Amino acid sequence: MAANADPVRDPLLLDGVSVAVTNEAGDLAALLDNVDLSLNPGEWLNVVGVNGSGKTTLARILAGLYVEGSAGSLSRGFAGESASPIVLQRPEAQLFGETPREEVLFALEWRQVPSHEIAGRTEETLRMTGLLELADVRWEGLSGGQRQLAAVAAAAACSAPLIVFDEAASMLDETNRAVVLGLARELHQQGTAIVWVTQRLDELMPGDRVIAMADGRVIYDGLVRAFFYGDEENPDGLTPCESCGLRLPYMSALALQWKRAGRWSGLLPVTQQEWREVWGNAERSHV
Ligand SMILES: Nc1ncnc2c1ncn2[C@@H]1O[C@H](COP(=O)(O)OP(=O)(O)OP(=O)(O)O)[C@@H](O)[C@H]1O
Repeated sequence: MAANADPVRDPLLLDGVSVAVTNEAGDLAALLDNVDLSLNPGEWLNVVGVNGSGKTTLARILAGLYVEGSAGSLSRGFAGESASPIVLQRPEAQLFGETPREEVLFALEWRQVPSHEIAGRTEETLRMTGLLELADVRWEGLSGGQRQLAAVAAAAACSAPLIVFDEAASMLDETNRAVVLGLARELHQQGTAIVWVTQRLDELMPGDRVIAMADGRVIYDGLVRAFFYGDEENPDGLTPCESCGLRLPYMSALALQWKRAGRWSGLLPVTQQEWREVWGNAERSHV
């Protein structure tokens, strides 16, 4: 290692990472195919792609979990040598304790947080995730959304430099989805790097980085607005999102349709706020 190297600032790097497994027919199948990727400290990275494109396999590699059949080079950089917390789609698949408080306690103990810090950090994390009043309720007395919040709390408790959310909001109703996404955004604001795997493109923010997976390869790596709309000067070409076989959120698809039909020349919207502006302008000009 160079004398001035600082692992806390180094990116997490994947260089030519592939994952091959033998499928039921006895053939070799590539779950990941020669993936190069760099993730910086504190970055927010969305991972999208159709079913079976390799998102979960990539998420597990990024989290530092063992993945059978993997080859290539992985350098964990700022994320450190131990595995990063990962929040899965179904909380049942990852809860160890009997209550939210136990879940957070276990997470802190497992990460070897000094014992004199554990009570305070547990309290703080339960408060941040809105679980303080439910801290000692057993799982059977909590909703799916509340259990998922407990999984997020356990992931957040340890102040890890990277947290991976693998479709963590996909089983939740709109209210709980917004809460989980909001918590992830809050952790990101506090400096945590976040990998957010999702099939819901309306969860993406215009300035976010997004990678799109297809057949185990990264086929797009860039900003969300360009992913949705491609070259806005040439709206008739397939956008990267369309090329990946993903459907734009309804409002964005409508705006693109208007642009292609020559009925709209302004900014193509990504956020609700931008959409409200488009809608207001459209009404004023009777689109
Ligand atoms: N251990 C395994 N052995 C064989 N095939 C596997 C294994 N793990 C995953 N697969 C297959 O590899 C492909 C990629 O899986 P992966 O879960 O990474 O994709 P995904 O994009 O996350 O899919 P989804 O959106 O459906 O969760 C899928 O077709 C999956 O069925």
